[in-house]
Amino acid sequence: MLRLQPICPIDGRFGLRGQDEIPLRALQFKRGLLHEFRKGNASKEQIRLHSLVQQIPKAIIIGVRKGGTRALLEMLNLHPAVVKASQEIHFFDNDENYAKGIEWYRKKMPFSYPHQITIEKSPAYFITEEVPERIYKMNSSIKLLIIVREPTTRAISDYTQVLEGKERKNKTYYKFEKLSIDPNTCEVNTKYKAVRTSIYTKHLERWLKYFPIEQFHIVDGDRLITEPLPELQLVEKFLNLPPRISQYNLYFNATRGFYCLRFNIVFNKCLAGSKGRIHPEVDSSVITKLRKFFHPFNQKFYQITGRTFNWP
Ligand SMILES: Nc1ncnc2c1ncn2[C@@H]1O[C@H](COP(=O)(O)OS(=O)(=O)O)[C@@H](OP(=O)(O)O)[C@H]1O
Repeated sequence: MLRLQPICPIDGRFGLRGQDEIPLRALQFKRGLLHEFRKGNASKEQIRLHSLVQQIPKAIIIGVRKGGTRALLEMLNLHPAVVKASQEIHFFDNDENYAKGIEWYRKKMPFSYPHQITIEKSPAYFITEEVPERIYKMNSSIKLLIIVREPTTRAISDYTQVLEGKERKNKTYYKFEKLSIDPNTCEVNTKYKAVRTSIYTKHLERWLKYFPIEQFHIVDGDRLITEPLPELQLVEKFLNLPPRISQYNLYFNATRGFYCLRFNIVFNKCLAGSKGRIHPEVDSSVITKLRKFFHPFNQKFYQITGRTFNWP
């Protein structure tokens, strides 16, 4: 049987101020223990002794698709008191999964210490009609994170993902211009999902029937790309977490063109290549039309959330 050296929580949390060693060792220990458990080398008793439990999320990144949800989750996971569900669970937006019940959902969560908080992200939650009520029924005081990007850029990013999927299957696909503009009226095609998803205020209004605005935190996805730390510090505050993520944990990788994550001197990682795709060039008149279309919805969004963005 493997001999495991526990790393003890300090003041109910891991880590020493400004040091990344302890949180990392704690994480490594936790992962190592689970790995050994799966291999049959660690007993259930050891798991129990170290008080590891699978917890229902206390916060969920509900969207927006292509807003930077993965980057946000991975970056928050740098915090020693946060554990992430690695996969998108799609519990609340998928009827089949939802029918499996809350215990099924909990069992999908990673093991964590009781003082830690679990976070999951499923970007489809934001736009799926049934989700707010379902989440409310589970926990009416849950914290909800929404990461948004300039709506036209987000729509193009959304299109780019679908286009890449088609190309992978050697299929042709319409141009973004054709999908986003109705050829009969020459107006913005609001039936096109990539456009609809970017009307943030419409979706948020549905959520507000269940949750007060104070339970939401809006993350600026464009700023998370260029200057992630201040955005993460705002989230730490919203989640009532002590500030632990530092500039040390984030370094700019010029080859990737994005910030990557540093856990310690030996362990760092960038997001997968499917994040940060090159967008196709889009006709400037279409961009202008879309920006004009989104403008009043954006104004409403700023008004409701109390967070203003410099979107054109
Ligand atoms: N650090 C870092 N590294 C890589 N990518 C980053 C990062 N921060 C934000 N982003 C942006 O995240 C965009 C993908 O958003 P999502 O993760 O929400 O996509 S998804 O809905 O889960 O498919 C993705 O959008 P595209 O650039 O359009 O591909 C990225 O721009």
